[in-house]
Order: sequence, then structure tokens, then C-alpha cells
Amino acid sequence: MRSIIWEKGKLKLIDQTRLPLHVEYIECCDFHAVAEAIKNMKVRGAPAIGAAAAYGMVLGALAFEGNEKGAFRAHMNRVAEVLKQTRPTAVNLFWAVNRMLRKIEELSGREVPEIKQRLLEEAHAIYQEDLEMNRRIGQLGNQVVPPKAGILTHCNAGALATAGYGTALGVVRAAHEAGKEIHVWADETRPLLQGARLTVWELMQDNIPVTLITDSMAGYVMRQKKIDLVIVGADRIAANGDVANKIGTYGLAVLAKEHGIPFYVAAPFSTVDLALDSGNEIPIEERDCEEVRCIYGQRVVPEEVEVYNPAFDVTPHHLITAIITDRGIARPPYRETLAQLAQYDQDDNSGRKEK
Ligand SMILES: CSC[C@@H](O)[C@@H](O)C(=O)COP(=O)(O)O
Repeated sequence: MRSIIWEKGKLKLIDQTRLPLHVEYIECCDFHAVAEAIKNMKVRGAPAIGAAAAYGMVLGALAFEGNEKGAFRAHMNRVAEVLKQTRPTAVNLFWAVNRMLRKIEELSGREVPEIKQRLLEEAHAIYQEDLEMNRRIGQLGNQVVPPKAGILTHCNAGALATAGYGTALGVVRAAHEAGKEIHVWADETRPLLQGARLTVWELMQDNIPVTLITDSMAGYVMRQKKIDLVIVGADRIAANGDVANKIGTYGLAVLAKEHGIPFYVAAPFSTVDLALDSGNEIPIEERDCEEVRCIYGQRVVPEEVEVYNPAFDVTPHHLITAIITDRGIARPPYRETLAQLAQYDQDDNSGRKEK
């Protein structure tokens, strides 16, 4: 099952708002449709948002008529702005769109039809690299998973949230494939239930043992010694190792500390934003209050109750045991270890502010 498919000049996205009850793809024929799909979370998860936005840039390029390069560049800057306005927290969105813009700059000597073709190749590369990075994250992360581990995860950092295999769930998959007989505990992850709807569905498809709990049960389950480690994904990682991830992650990290349980973050290095000194600078998305008032479109609270709906929180670095990236495992002090990993590719993410 793939969440993102490029087919016959269109982008097909599995509709993650309908899973697991309905397994359906939507077709995006233009970049506005891609932007809407990101905003409405039909495609979600930081790396998947990045890959979808890259294909959104391709659809934007294909819609341009004519051969005038200045007009093409101006048009692509407008396309980029529309895509960047969708969701503010996951840095992979800005990273991918900026990479596509840089490609256009690089090709400034070429004609528009060739640039369009090369942009499609770049989007395919972003997608393919993500898949490979997740496999590497899985291999590296497997080292920290003891046999028969109980693993708690939050939200969905799996195949659906990426080009495939997953980040946090990539580690889970690698440990399962290594025969470690792990057992996953999945938080349901209110308000939009990515854990209950997506993580559980994904793991059950791969026959990986999983138990669903509500978010409020995590502390009790830890106290019962059912959890050996926590592993989550990330939407943005600051230079000091503070991590923005789905709302509720911070609470889990505090609970893990109290119970002496290691707390891991798994993410491709493209999620690291070295331009941000600390998590205080990470923009946190606030979403529509109806997401909290309703479950599956059904209102469950008194009408018009006041609601606060931040979609992410920031886990301070001192609560994080290690950050597992495709370039290696970073351990405290993160300012140094993340900076070292950045050296592996000077052209990529080396302190460039992504916004
Ligand atoms: C590999 S996905 C990493 C994160 O993007 C994931 O943990 C998460 O918080 C997703 O949030 P979402 O709001 O569902 O896009």
C-alpha cells in the first residue's frame, strides 16, 4: 500500500481522513488540489507532506503555458507560496518546496519544457530518497530495541506518513523483521485519531502485534511495566534537539522520564532545522476547534464550548534519549551531534532557514 502515487501526470493520494473504514485514493490534477489535500490532512505526516508538495510543484510547473523563463520562475514562486501556506510546523514541507525552487535556479540556462521534466525527476528523487532513508532509520533504530520489547508510539509515523516503511514505525518494522517478537502499544491520538485509525491499521496489515490504548492510559501502562521504550516521529527538530511532534508527545516524554523508560525520536535528517536555535522558535499549528468538538463528524460536546486545538507540542531535548536519523543516531549534547551529522552533506540542510 502506497500513500503517494504519481501516475499519468496526476498525483494520487490515499485519503487518510477516510482510513481505515474506506481505502480510497483521491486524484490531484493541479497544485491547488495538492495544497487542499495537505491542509485537510488527506495526506499527512511530515515526510509525506514534503513529497506531496514536491509533486504539487510539478503540477504547478505543468500548468504553465509558454516558454518565457522569467514568467515561469515568477509563476513557480507563486505555486511555492500556496503550498507553503498549508501547514506551518513540519519543516519537510518547506525543505521539499525550497529544494524544487533551487532546482529551477540551477537549471536557469535551460528551456522551460526541460525544466518541467527535471522537476518531475527531482520529485521522484525526493520520494525515493525518503523511502531509502526510512530503511536506514529502521536498520539503525533496530539496535536500540531489545528482544520482546513493549514499544509505545504516538500518532502515525509509518508508511502512510512517509514514502513508505515509516520512521518510528520503520524501527518497529525492522525489529519485527529481525524476529525480536516486539509488541506495539498505540496511543489513539486525539483529536484526529491517527494512532487508532492509521498506526493500528498499518501494523495489523503487517501482522505486527499491536494493542490500542487511549491517550490517558499511557502512564498506567508504563507503571505496569509493559513499556520498554517509547518511539515517535518528528515534524521539526531544532538545533538544540528540541522536537516538535503530534500533540501529546511531550506528556509521554515526561511520563517516560518518571518511569525510567528510554524515549526515542526517529526522523530523516530533512526534519532537522538547524536554523532554529531551540523549540521555542518552532511554529505550532492551531487547527479548527471542530476537530476537538467532533469525532468522525459527530459532535460529542455541548455546542459552542470553547476549545484550544494545538496540533503539535515541543518535547525539550533533555527528555530525549536519542534521535535516530538516516545519517546516524544523535545523542546528547544534540547541538554538537546534530551539527556533526549535518556535515555529511554540506549542500543539504546545513543551517539554511526553511520557511
Ligand atoms: C513520519 S511522520 C512524523 C510526524 O509528522 C508525525 O509523528 C506527526 O506528528 C504527524 O502529524 P499530522 O498532524 O498527522 O500530520
